[in-house]
Amino acid sequence: MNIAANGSIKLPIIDFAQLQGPNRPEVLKSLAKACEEYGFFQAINHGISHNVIKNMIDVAKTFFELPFEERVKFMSRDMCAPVRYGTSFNQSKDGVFCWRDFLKLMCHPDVLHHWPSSPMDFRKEVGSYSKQTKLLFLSVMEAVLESLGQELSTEIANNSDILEEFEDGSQLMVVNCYPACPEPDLTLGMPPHSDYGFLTLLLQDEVKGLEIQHNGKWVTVEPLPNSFVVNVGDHLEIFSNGRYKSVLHRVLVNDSKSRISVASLHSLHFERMVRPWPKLVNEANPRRYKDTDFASFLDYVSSCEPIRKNFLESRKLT
Ligand SMILES: O=C(O)CCC(=O)C(=O)O
Ligand SMILES: [Fe+2]
Repeated sequence: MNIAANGSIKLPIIDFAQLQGPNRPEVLKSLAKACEEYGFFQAINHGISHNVIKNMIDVAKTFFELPFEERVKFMSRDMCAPVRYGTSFNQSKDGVFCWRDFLKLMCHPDVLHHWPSSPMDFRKEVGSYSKQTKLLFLSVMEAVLESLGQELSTEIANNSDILEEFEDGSQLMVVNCYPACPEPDLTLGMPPHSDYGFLTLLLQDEVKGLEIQHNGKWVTVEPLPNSFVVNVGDHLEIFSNGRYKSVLHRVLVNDSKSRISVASLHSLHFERMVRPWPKLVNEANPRRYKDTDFASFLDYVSSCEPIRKNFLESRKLT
């Protein structure tokens, strides 16, 4: 068992340097197992430099320390706004507020001029971080597709068409700040939820707080310096026809340290339909989810609280 007495979990580690070498088939098997059993893994030797990571965390901290008048300029109820600052989970819907400030940034090249220009190096540092995480996402996604197709014939398992679509896919960065909280037991940093995209690449600073649900229990993910926590999102659960699971996670706060995390959510282009990969659907394994697009997700979250896995549940074929 990978759970320590203090309730923390050792997530499976995927070494990206190994993935590029002769051990690729074995690493792909571990990747498949991690996505099936945990919905989460930690990526190490991923190729993103320590500096890029450090500068991202530093500039995020500085942004959240700006005077409120500066930050409030980016407050918006429009879920499609290229930049959105807010508090809680969804401040216009939440019955109970969460102890969190967030900044959501769409990363399409056409919208970068909407990003905050203060602090001065914000666009430069966040720009290079987002480009590098996109490249990392593409190599993780390539491995995920290969892991899903490992039992298929080489011809069927060719993934170049779908990989091209991911190059032009969506990327949303969610920069989270959880200030130290005087009453940490009375609130959460983020309620239990699953992420909507294919994969989320999460960077957390050295303060713990992230918990995932594993075998019905909440377990803490210990921060591992310079690694990324990667998790399966709803779209990958649909695409894999239920083989890889998007797992519930939440964030706890503490009374002494503030915490920063940066979640980079990746999917197909916002206008594309997500559906079970036809290669994985057959008589023995019939389609288990409806076609899903981003517009139906937005309709759903604007009509009710998007907590737990409600949205995904609504996409299941029974
Ligand atoms: O702060 C964290 O560790 C998790 C953040 C998260 O789950 C999210 O932004 O979707
Ligand atoms: Fe999340």
